[in-house]
Amino acid sequence: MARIGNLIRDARRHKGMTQTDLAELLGTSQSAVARIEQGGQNLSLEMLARIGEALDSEFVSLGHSQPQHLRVVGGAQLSGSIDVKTSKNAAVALLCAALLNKGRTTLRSLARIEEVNRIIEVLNSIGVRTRWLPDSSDLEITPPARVDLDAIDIEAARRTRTVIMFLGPLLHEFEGFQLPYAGGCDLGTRTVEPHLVALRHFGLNVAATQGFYDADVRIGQGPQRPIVLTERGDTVTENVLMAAARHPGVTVVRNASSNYMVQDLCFFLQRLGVQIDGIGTTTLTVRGVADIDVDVDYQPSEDPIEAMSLLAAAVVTDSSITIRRVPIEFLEIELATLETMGMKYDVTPEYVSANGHTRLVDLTTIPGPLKAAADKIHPLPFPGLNIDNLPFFALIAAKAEGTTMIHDWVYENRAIYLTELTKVGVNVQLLDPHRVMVTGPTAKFRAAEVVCPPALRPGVVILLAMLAAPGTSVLRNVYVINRGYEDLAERLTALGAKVDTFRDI
Ligand SMILES: CC(=O)N[C@H]1[C@@H](OP(=O)(O)OP(=O)(O)OC[C@H]2O[C@@H](n3ccc(=O)[nH]c3=O)[C@H](O)[C@@H]2O)O[C@H](CO)[C@@H](O)[C@@H]1O
Ligand SMILES: C=C(OP(=O)(O)O)C(=O)O
Repeated sequence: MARIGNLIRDARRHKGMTQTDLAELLGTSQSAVARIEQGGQNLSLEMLARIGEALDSEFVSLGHSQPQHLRVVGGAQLSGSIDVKTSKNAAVALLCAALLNKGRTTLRSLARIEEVNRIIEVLNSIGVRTRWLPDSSDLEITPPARVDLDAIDIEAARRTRTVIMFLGPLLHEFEGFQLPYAGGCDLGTRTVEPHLVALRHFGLNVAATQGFYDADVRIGQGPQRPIVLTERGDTVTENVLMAAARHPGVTVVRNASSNYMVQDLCFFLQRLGVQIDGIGTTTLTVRGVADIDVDVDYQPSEDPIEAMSLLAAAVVTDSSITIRRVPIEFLEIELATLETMGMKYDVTPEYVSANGHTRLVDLTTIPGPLKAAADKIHPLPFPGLNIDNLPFFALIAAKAEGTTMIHDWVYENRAIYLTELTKVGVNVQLLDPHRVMVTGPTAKFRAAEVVCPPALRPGVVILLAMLAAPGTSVLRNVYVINRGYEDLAERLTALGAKVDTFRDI
C-alpha cells in the first residue's frame, strides 16, 4: 500500500496537481487522498482504476489495460515556446550504467517516458532500488550488493532493446547469466552480433537459446589489442564502454560512435572515475577502475530527435515557435540541409547544457515556402544526418515544392511506414523497402483515422501531419510514441495544437 501510495503521489506531483485537485477529480476529500498517498487507506480496484484515469498514468495498469490513442483537431498554427527534454537514448544508457556503480546514482531531469519506465521495472525486478525525488524528474538509483537476475521482469525487458546494454555492466559480476532477447520498435531485424563480437574481448561468450541470451564469462579478462567495432553503432559503443569502465587496464575502441548518447555516457563514466580520451571522436581510450562506489549526480543533455520533431511540427503547421534548449551540435547537418530547402530560422548565442559540455541554442522557426532538396536525403552515423531524424524529412518534404527522395538504408521497415502519410493526404511513393519519394507541396492535409505504425519516429511523423489536417484525426495505439516522448500531446497542446489522449472503455 505504501508503495502504491508513493507512486500515486509521484504521478500526481508530476501532473502538477495538488491533493485537493486530485480529490476533486475522484469525488473524495483531500484528507482521503493524503491517506491514500501515505498507504493508510485500503483501495478498491475501482478506485485504483479511477486514480489511474485521473492521473493518466500507467503506474497502476488496472485503469490502463486498454491502449492509448490520440485525438487531433488539426489545422491550427502553433505559437509560443517549448523546452526540449533530455534524451531517451542517453537515459537508457545511463540507467544501465548505474549498474556499474555500487554507490547512489542520481540522474537529473530524466525523460519520463515508457522506455525509461520499462528499464526501471527491469532494474527493480533484479533488486535495484529506484526513487523519483519529490517534485522532480530526478531519479535516484541504488543497486543491491548483488543483483538477482533470476527475478528479472522478462516482459518488461522484452519490450525494449536496451536490455542488451546490461551485458557490459554485468559481465564483471557473473560467470554465467541469462538475459531475455532484446525487443523494442518493429524496425526489422536489428543485429546484436557487433555487441557479441566486441564483448568477447572481455571474456564474454553468448549463445542464443529459446528467447534468452546465455552468457558465459571469464571474469577478469580484458582486451589484448584495440577493439575495432564492425559497425559504428551507438549501443554497441556504449556496451563496450561499460565493459571497459570496470576493466582496470586500458581499452582502445576504434570505429566508435561519437553520437550524443555515447558522449553523455562518457561524461557520466568520467564522473564515476573512469578516464576516457577521445570523446567526440571515433577512437576512445578508456582506463577503467575495478570497483566503482561513488555517489554521483548527472544530468544528460537535451534530445536532438525531440528538437527535430518540434521543428517538423513548426514546418508542417507553418508556425513560428521557439524551441528552447536545442542541442545544436547534434542538429547542424539537419539544419544545413533544411537551409538548402529554403528554411529560415533564428538562433540565440550558444550556451551549455547541464552536462557541462553540449552546446545548446534557442531556435525560432520562420515560416516560408520550401523547395525539395536537390539530392536524396539519407542518414549516416554521427556526424551525419541523424538516423532517427530521417523520418521527419519525409514530412518536411511534403511541405516543399518538388520531389524529394528519402533513403532509409539503415532500417528494413521504417521507410515502409512512411507510406502511411498517404492516409493524411501526402503524396508518398514507395520505391523499394528503403526509399520513398515525397512530392509536395501537399495541397491539403486530410484528417484521418490511422493505427500508429509500430515504430517511434514514423508514429510521430503521422501525428505531426495530423496537426496540419483540418478536422478531427485519430491516431490509435500510441505506446510507441510514449516510449520516446514525455507528455507530447500536452506539450503540443500548450503550443496551440489540439491533441488529447483517450482510451477505449
Ligand atoms: C537506445 C539507442 O540509443 N538507440 C539508438 C541506437 O540504437 P542501436 O545502437 O541499438 O542501433 P543498431 O545497432 O540497431 O543500429 C541500427 C541499424 O544500423 C545498422 N548500422 C549501424 C551503424 C553502422 O555503422 N552500420 C550499420 O549498418 C545496424 O546494422 C542496424 O540495422 O542507434 C540507432 C542508430 O543511430 C538509433 O536509431 C537508435 O535510436
Ligand atoms: C529506433 C529508435 O530507438 P530504439 O533503439 O530505442 O528502438 C528511435 O529512437 O527512433
